[in-house]
Amino acid sequence: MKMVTFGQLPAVCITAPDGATATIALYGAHLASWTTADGRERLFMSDKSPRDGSAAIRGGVPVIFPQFSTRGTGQRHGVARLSHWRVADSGLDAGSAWVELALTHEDVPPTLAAGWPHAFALRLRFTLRGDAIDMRFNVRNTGDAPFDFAAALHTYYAVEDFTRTVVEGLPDESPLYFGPKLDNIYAAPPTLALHTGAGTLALQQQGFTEWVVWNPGAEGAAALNDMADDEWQRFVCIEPARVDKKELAAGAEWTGQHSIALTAIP
Ligand SMILES: O=P(O)(O)OC[C@H]1O[C@H](O)[C@H](O)[C@@H](O)[C@@H]1O
Repeated sequence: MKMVTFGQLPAVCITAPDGATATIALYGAHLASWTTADGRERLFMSDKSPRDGSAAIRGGVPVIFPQFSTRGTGQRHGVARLSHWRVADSGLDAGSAWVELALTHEDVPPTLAAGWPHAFALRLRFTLRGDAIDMRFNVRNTGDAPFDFAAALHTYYAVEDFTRTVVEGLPDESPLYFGPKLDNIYAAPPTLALHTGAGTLALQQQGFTEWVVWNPGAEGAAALNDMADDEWQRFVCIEPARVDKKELAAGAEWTGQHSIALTAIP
């Protein structure tokens, strides 16, 4: 593991034995880049994304916790993507490289913490193994009362050919092609296939309950000040999610896993 920067933000970079890399900004424990062994970037990052901690990063994998979008009275998409995490541990062996980041309620800026005043500990471990990356997200209730939370790993995939990008495996909508604005929530089959024009990715989740599929379309992108007008055709978001808040008892923990594996190169 080595310390690098993402814009003005401190970040860590891990490199797997096969040459795959992952760069994670400590701000948000935000996976900003994942390159497979062939050197190809697999995630989208907006050219106009903030990279100074003034606002959430636009692209990569924002960590959504403890609220999804505006489904609640708290911060939109929660506080995790707006807080500075710490590096807890890292490792390297013959087949994989990993790093784990941590955040507790004490690390959350007070103005954000006020909207959801609960004691928690988050751990997010990124593991590179072969042409795959695993994300293991663990939430622990460290307080003495139950709380409700939602979570998601809001993955922005880079696509080579937007009109030919297709997702297979979603209930009632398989195959799913992209075009106009899309913002759908699906009950989660554990595995999807995403064809990006630069390969096929197998997306897997465990512990979450839904897949959210989002692309803002031309009009939506134009309304976002952290996305260039033509960038909507460069990505699709497919997010393992626990959209609705569900209870976590005092002292209990929950784990959600997301794995992305490159299964075919064109
Ligand atoms: O603009 P953001 O706060 O990052 O949210 C981006 C998008 O996230 C999710 O995919 C939601 O389903 C969308 O409704 C939302 O527009």
